[in-house]
Amino acid sequence: MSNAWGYGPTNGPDTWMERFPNAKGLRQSPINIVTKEAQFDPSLKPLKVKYDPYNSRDILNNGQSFQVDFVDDTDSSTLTGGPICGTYRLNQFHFHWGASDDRGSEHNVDGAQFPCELHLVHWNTKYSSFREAADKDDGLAVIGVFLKIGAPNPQLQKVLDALDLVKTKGKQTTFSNFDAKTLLPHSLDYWTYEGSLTTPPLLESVTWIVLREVISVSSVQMAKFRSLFFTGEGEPQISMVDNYRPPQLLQGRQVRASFQ
Ligand SMILES: N=Nc1ccc(S(N)(=O)=O)cc1
Ligand SMILES: [Zn+2]
Repeated sequence: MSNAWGYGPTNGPDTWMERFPNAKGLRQSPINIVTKEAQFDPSLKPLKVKYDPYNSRDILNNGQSFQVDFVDDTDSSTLTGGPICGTYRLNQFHFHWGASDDRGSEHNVDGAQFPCELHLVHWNTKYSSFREAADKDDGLAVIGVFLKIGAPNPQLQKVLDALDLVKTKGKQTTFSNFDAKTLLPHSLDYWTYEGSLTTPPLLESVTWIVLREVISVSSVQMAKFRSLFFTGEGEPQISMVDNYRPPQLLQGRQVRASFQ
């Protein structure tokens, strides 16, 4: 079995540059967002999110996280406005989380980590597919949402209830009629910067849109995330935790804010 990339002591983020040279690139993600250095840009438009629950298709344990996949063959679930030009289609959403509530998010805010971070992944319809868009400078747009320990999140619970069916790598199950918009906070104020995928191949093709407002998650719900496994059925179990890349160098990039 090849030493596939992962988050363990021998295949984690510090080793990725060995096989994925993008790791040393100049627009890598995630980053630490220093709020006082994020400049308000009055030219930034409001985010326009239009998600159709009919497009949700399945939930998959891909061995690094779990993701909810969407049918993206029409413009029925899209992101427009904000810092992007044109129309981007929702392809999937997934999460990153820690082994304990003190860590887990990929982006940091003023040096602080959250226990979990949601990524809603969209691709630019000027290209024909996610795959074609994935290595273009303007190919992808990812909305990042921080989860903070508090009240149980009933919308998130619908996703967590499906995890019992995808405990191990490669497991997949139908997940229909889910409205991803119910995972977003009330305010769509955001920080934005040009970055990359946070997992190999670390392609520098992402316009990051990180929301300022958090959504809640309870500690019990966080334990549900941690009940998944990186490993496949019948293999020695390794809990799926700490599946986050630490912040990368800003390399002179400007982080803009949509709010004052
Ligand atoms: N291969 N597809 C990917 C999609 C999104 C991300 S992330 N974590 O940057 O949103 C990583 C990989
Ligand atoms: Zn992600």
